[in-house]
This record gives sequence, structure tokens and C-alpha cells, in this order.
Amino acid sequence: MAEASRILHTTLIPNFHSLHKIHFSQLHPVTFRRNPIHCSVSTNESTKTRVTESIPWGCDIDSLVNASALQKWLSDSGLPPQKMAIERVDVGERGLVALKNIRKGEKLLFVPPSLVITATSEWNCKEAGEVLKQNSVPDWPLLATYLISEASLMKSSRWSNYISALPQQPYSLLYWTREELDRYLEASQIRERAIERVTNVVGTYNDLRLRIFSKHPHLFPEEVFNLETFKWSFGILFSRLVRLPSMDGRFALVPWADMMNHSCEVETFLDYDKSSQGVVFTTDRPYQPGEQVFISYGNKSNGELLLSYGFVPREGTNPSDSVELPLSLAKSDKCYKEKLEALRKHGLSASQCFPVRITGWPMELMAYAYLVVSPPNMSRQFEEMAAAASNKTSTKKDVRYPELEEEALQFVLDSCESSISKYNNFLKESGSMDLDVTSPKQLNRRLFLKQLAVDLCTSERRILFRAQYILRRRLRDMRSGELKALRLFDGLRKLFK
Ligand SMILES: C[S@@+](CC[C@H](N)C(=O)[O-])C[C@H]1O[C@@H](n2cnc3c(N)ncnc32)[C@H](O)[C@@H]1O
Repeated sequence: MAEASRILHTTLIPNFHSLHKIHFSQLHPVTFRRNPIHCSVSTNESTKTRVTESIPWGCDIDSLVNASALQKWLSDSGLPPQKMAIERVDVGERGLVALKNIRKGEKLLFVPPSLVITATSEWNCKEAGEVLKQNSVPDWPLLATYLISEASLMKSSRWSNYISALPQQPYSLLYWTREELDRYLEASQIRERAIERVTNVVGTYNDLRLRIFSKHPHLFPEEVFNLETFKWSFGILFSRLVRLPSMDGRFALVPWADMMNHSCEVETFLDYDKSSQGVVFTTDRPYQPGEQVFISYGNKSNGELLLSYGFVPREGTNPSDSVELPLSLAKSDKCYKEKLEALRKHGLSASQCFPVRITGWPMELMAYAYLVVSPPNMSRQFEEMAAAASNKTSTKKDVRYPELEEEALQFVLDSCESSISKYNNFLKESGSMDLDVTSPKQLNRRLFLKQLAVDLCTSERRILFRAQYILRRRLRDMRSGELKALRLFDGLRKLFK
């Protein structure tokens, strides 16, 4: 599934201090872990409070009610007989389960292009599609609008069976309020990414509204094309859209294929297969009847999976997991101005995040650390360090400054420990958090979000613990090496005396 934040065009950026009104229609106080949470989020853009109804299409995230209608419609529309069926599953609510033995290396699915939604799909309301194209609306906002347009037509849309089986409220951080993001994700840098994403969605919607919808209200009435429905359609795109490399890298919603859940243990992706002319994937392991069949949504960290898909894999199971470590240039630095100038020149700032993995950290992080700790007499190297810290340079040069190594490692260790203490605080306090909530409905949602946050923070802290261990060991070795060298030098000096 595709990474989207880069594709959204940020335009108007309103204040994100909007209040979200949340209503729950069901309560599952004990088994909150993956229970559906029904809520309608209303964003108060201006100061007036507008409580909107929940999305009138789609279904509960774990509902199989519309699944058989979807399967029937797909086979009537050209989907060949399948070796899998939609069923309720342990991982991911609904998923595709093997009906027969499936071999490793087998091609599955074969969804024909006629059943795939792309930016070139035909609009039921042709005039609306034309207006968007004339205004050169990029693929993501175009697809989001298309989905709403088709959904609002209910049974008259050719996609009605597909849309009815989509979740009414996709799991995604788009549905967390600002207060919830602040409360549960304070320690994690994913909070910033979520705020940025919500801002982008709101900005994109506002841009479309100002530039296009307000000029064609008969084609895009506000009762249908509003922030509420855009949050839904973007939530669907973030959690279901795929990029098909062999179809010129086109973004597509692929009904049926998008019922497959992610596993960190498989490495197989959806793609268009030119020989069979359909969207397929090739299994990288065998499956027995009754087993859930998985694909990979890409090499994403747990934070990225939570951001787009609303779930966190079990601790230690995601080999692509990473945590963003923030590093900062101190304002008190004697060369603050010069260093900042060098950083800015290479698209960086005084505070920068770098991904740390269980296996280590990138060369860019060390280059940034060298710059932060470098003394004024190294000002001629600032530029080189900033260039190496930015991953935008085409020539990847492994910069090393042995004279700064110890100080740079100590700086990274300090930053790492300051992050760890934030995670420690959150994880310690999370135990007693939310006991103040009196409404059982609110408690249910909070426990669910809190559990996701605890899972994320535990996995991110685990990576930081590992980095802390490596850094401490390196520093210890370095210092004991230095001590030995010093003793040797002292001994030689005495001998010569
Ligand atoms: C492409 S859809 C997959 C089909 C989805 N399960 C459904 O019933 O519509 C992606 C969504 O499935 C769920 N999902 C996928 N993989 C998961 C996993 N490994 N663990 C938990 N939920 C998962 C998440 O809710 C995610 O937003």
C-alpha cells in the first residue's frame, strides 16, 4: 500500500485545534483490543460546532454482511475463480483465507484492469470528472473525490458492492483527535507525522473546496463533499491504495486484493502482470486450507503502519522497524549561526530526526552529530558535514572525523537517553491513565488507542535501548583504549627520563 504524505499537496493550512466530537454506538469494555469503534468525527473548522452524521456508506470494519455480495459481484464482473475467500480472521478482522492448498511461488488473484479503480476510471457523473481534470487535480485528491462521488450514488454506482464492503471508519491516525495524539503519542515522532497528515488532508480538502467545489455546487454539494467524507476517503486511500510498478507506477484501488492483510514475515507485493493482464501476487510460502494468506504493505516501521493502517505488529516481529531519533543543535553553540546556515543550505534545520534501526543508524545521523559537536576551528568543514547529513547528496561519502568521534557518540547517546526517558514516562504513566473517564463508551475507545500507543512506544523504545547499549559499549571501548594509550605514553616518557 502506498506512502502518501509526500503526494498530498499542502495548500491552506488551517489551525488544527479543531474539536472532534466523538460518539460511540457500541461498547466492548473487556475485549477492546481489535473491536470496532464506531464514531463520527466532526471537525470544527471555524468556531461553530457542527456535529455531522457518520459516513452513510461502507460497513463495520469486521462485518462480513457485504462480503458475499462483493464476492458475487466480482465473479459476475470477470474475477476468475479464486483459491481464497473473505473470512473473519485473527489478524486484521477480515482477510483472505486459503480454500485449497496453495503452493509457494503460485500466482494468485488475477484481478482484471476493468475491476481496478485508478485516476483514469470513468466517472458516473462525467461532468464532475471533467471539472477535476480541467483543474489538473493530482491523483490522490482526484481519487478521494471519485470515491465520494461514486459512494454517494449508492446502488447506481458500478462500485456499489465494493464501497458497501469498505470500512465505514478505516483504522488510521486520521481518526485520532489532536488531544488523543498529544496524550498517547507524546513520546513518539509519529505524533508529528500524524498532525502533518491531518493538516495535509484538511488543506487539500479546503483547496478543492475553494478552487473547485464552491464554483460548481451542483456537481459537488457540501452535504456530500465535506471534510467528514474526505477524511473517510483519504482514510480508505491511505489504508488500501497500491502502487502498481508494472502499470506505469499507477495508484490503484484493487477490490478483492485489498482484503488482504499485512504480515512482516512475507515479502510479496501486489503488481500488474502483463502476461495474464491482471493484478496478481506470487506467494513466497505455501498455505493450507483455512490459513490466512498475507501480502506485504512494504518495508514500513511500526509507526508508519500505525499511521496509515491503524495497527502495530507484535513486538520484535517487524524487521523493517525503526524509530525516529531527534537531534538538535543547541542555541548556546558558539557557531550556532554558521552551523544553521550550513544545515539550511542542505535542506536541514536546527532540529532533525534520523531513523534508528535495531541494526544501527545511518551515516547521515553521525554527520549531523559531528557538525553539532565540532569546535569553531573546524568551521571550514561545517559545509561538508551538513552535506553528508543531508541524504539529498548524490555522492554518498562516509565522512569520519576521528578527533570528534567520542564527543559525537556521546551526543547521540545523550539524545537517545533523553528520548528513552520520554518513553519511560509515558509507559509508566499509561498504567494509571484514563482511570478518570466515567463514560464506559469513552473508556472503550481510550483503552483501544492507549494499547496501540503502548505497543508502538514499547517497540520504539526497544530499538533505542539497543542503540544505547551499542553507544555505551563503543564509548567504553574507546575510552579504555585511550586510557591504555595514555598509560603507555606515560611509561615511555618515564623510561626516556
Ligand atoms: C487493505 S485493508 C485489508 C483488509 C481489511 N482487513 C478489511 O477487512 O477491510 C488494510 C486494513 O486491514 C487491517 N490490517 C491489515 N493487516 C493487519 C495486521 N497485520 N494486523 C492488524 N490489522 C491489519 C488494518 O485495519 C488495515 O487498515
